[in-house]
Amino acid sequence: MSDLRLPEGVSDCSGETPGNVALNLADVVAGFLAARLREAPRASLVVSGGSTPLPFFKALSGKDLEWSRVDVLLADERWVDEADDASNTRLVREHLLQNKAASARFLSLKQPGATPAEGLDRVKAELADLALPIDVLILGMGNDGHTASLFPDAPELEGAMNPECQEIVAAATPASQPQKRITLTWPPLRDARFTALHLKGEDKLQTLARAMSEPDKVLEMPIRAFLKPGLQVFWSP
Ligand SMILES: O=C(O)[C@H](O)[C@@H](O)[C@H](O)[C@H](O)COP(=O)(O)O
Repeated sequence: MSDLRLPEGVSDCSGETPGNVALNLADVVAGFLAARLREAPRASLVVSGGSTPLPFFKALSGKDLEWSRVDVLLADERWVDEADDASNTRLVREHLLQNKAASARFLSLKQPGATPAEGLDRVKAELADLALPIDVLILGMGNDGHTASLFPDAPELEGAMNPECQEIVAAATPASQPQKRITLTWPPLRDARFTALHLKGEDKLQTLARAMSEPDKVLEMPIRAFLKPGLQVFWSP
């Protein structure tokens, strides 16, 4: 990761290429899920959308796990139908829930409702028997410092980032984004047993450096709230 010094306790799991990083991340995640399944009846995997995860999804989909005992869900979703190219649900169904991973249980953040706010109760019902804490969380990051759909310009951000927030999901309506969003809130994301930050490109490295420069201003760059001991950063050029 060039010469970027990560915060104390944050691991650098960078690689030479997006493909190598994806394969390594898939190995690490499969190992963690398998270990959890030896201790618990089910395991949970929360993934992010966007473009970075695709080779990781493909590599993970082929891993030999008891996928029928794995709950897969998104950390956030654009409030669009699956037919829409912007749908993260479609991305997960087409690239992760294939091959061996096809038997995983997918919990969808996109439920009927004209807006995320209207659909919130149905989403909460969908997540009602999701065992917390989350076992494995894969986060991405935008160059504005957002992660999941915790956007700096979302009016709902302060509530979703509140350590006392009792809701597992929240609507997000950042003016910077073309679609309304729904997102897991900070507390369930914060408490994940294993968190990986999956990044690609020099621009993301510069954004990470900017995030690290003022770690306490989390509402300006929500990714800052995750740069804590235990985080593993999987970056490639
Ligand atoms: O729905 C989304 O957009 C994602 O959940 C979001 O948080 C994503 O992880 C970042 O925007 C990075 O996206 P890229 O991988 O495309 O850079």
